[in-house]
Amino acid sequence: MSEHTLVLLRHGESVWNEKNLFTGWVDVDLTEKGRGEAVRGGEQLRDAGLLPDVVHTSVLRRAITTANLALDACDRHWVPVHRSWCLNERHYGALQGLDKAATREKYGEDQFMQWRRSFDVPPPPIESGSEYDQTGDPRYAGVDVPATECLADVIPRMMPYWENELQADLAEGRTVLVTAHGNSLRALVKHLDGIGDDEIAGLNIPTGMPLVYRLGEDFLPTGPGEYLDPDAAAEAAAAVANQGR
Ligand SMILES: O=C(O)[C@@H](CO)OP(=O)(O)O
Repeated sequence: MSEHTLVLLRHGESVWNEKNLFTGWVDVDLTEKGRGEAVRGGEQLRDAGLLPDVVHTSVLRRAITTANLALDACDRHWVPVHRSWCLNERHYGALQGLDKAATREKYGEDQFMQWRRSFDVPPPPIESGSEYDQTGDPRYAGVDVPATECLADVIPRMMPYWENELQADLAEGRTVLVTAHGNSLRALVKHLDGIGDDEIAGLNIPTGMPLVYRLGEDFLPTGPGEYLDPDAAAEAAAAVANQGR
């Protein structure tokens, strides 16, 4: 029997998604299309009767704004909010700010896809003090800001947050909304769906589409995660997979 309800929501399209640039920890805004996606995500939650009691976001603007717009659309703008860098996108190292198609062209398909989707191959580290380095940003005071991250590096920050913060809210009977990023959510979905290190390369999370998990007492899913609009989600996930082509 399902005990807990968890909703995962990747932010809406960002300005750098639109431009096809590697983003990572760079704090870019949503596009108008992305704002519309966030509103639609909230309307879908409202229509499905899945009203969040609490929201957790990363500390990046695209996730924060998406949460605000989605919660406003389902009249839940007033729920408690928690923010953590642990939900941030993976740090994309020296690739942050680079064009995806040009990177693929320069380094070839295999290297490009290893950096994008392999479990344990991190992109080259960002140079300290360079334009898109986040060291010194006050929101990361006390945080050991990474110079790059592969998906395997996201898990040790995501899993404690899942076990200590998200499960604590779920245990209180709250419907929990997590508004985060393509790759930080891939780390959580990998755990929830028990996806292997090799198979995870095939998982792509679309922007602005609520993904709902019903969890048992043990905080494991009682069935697969379900998008509220599965056809649109499958199409949008395929578009994410094809970025850079
Ligand atoms: O650039 C990024 O930060 C991510 C998400 O937008 O891209 P990708 O899907 O290539 O991992």
